[in-house]
Amino acid sequence: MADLKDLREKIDAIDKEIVRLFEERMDISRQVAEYKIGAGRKVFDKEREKAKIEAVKAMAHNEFNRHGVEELFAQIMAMSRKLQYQLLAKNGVAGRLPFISVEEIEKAGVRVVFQGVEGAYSQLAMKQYFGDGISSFHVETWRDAMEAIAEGSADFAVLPIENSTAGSVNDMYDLLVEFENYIVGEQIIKCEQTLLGLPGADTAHIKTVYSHPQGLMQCRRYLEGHREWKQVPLENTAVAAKKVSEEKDMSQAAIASTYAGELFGLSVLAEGIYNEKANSTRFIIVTNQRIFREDAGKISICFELPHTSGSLYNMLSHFIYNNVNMTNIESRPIPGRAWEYRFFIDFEGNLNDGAVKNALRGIREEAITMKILGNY
Ligand SMILES: C=C(O[C@@H]1C=C(C(=O)O)C=C[C@H]1O)C(=O)O
Repeated sequence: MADLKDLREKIDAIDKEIVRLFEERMDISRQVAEYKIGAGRKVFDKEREKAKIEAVKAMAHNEFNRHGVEELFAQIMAMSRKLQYQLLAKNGVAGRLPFISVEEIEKAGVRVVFQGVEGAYSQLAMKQYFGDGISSFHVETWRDAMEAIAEGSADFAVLPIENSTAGSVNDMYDLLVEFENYIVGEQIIKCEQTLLGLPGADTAHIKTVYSHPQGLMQCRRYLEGHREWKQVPLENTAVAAKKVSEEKDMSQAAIASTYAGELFGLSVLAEGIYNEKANSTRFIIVTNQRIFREDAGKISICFELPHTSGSLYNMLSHFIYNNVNMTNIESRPIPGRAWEYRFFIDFEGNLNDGAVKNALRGIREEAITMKILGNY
């Protein structure tokens, strides 16, 4: 049997060769980048990479090695592309993004739309973000709010995107893809759900409780202690409070904010009924212009990927290579294409950062589609 020390010496010699060849290959890749800068060519050449993978696989002698060689060269070429993107950025051909930076998002005198009725958490978020010097109106659905800004009847919309207990507001992601509207800000609101009833009502006599499905979900543990209550989902927590106030039925209750309770003349029947103590909702501020605050520190994008193994891994490597810190990832099914997904990523940075531009350039070239949803 061969000696381990001898075997390792052989491996060391081979690795030295591999590193030498890797560096030689990367140097050629650098020259390819120079050519591409001159010729205005794209970095990523899908056909060439496909042919290359087939060619190197054919050189391997068994199935195990064919698979190994495929993975190895996919990585080598990904690194070769990243080097080229960096060189393009250095040469000032990183491309101009269709977003304009502004000092501040205009807040005074603007017109803002929110979904729901008076007393909705969205209204609270709006007040906290914009203050009182605005005019506002409300619409029935999130889609209506998106349409209002797309057509310009409102300057901004305030829409929920994520709740710390119930998770993401899925529909919002689909609407952000569908509409040419962009995120310019966010506002986090603590959702301190309370049980509201008519003045004089008592939990002992409640039969029905109304709220938004997320409101019911956020108070699931409390509601499990009252299984005899019928839970009725409505489009908004404030709609629930309004209904209880208007129908004047002592057996009805709503789960909504104290703010909605005050607005509709209801009494608090139980407080602190939500599952998590720090229950909050993140609202996004959306507009129809591609603008971002010059000190914005968070970017949201979405992309669709080819349905092949490793494609998400390769896409995410653009963040790692450019030292960009990812903070959130979500996936949503693509309508009409069963089992195919669109990915939504949040990461730290500003659209004026070189590293961010570089990562986005790589993703844009390699994904089927990519959309910048906003920098805020
Ligand atoms: C080096 C090139 O650029 C990219 C990298 C490749 C590689 O490293 O082999 C192949 C195709 C391109 O996606 C090239 O175009 O040849």
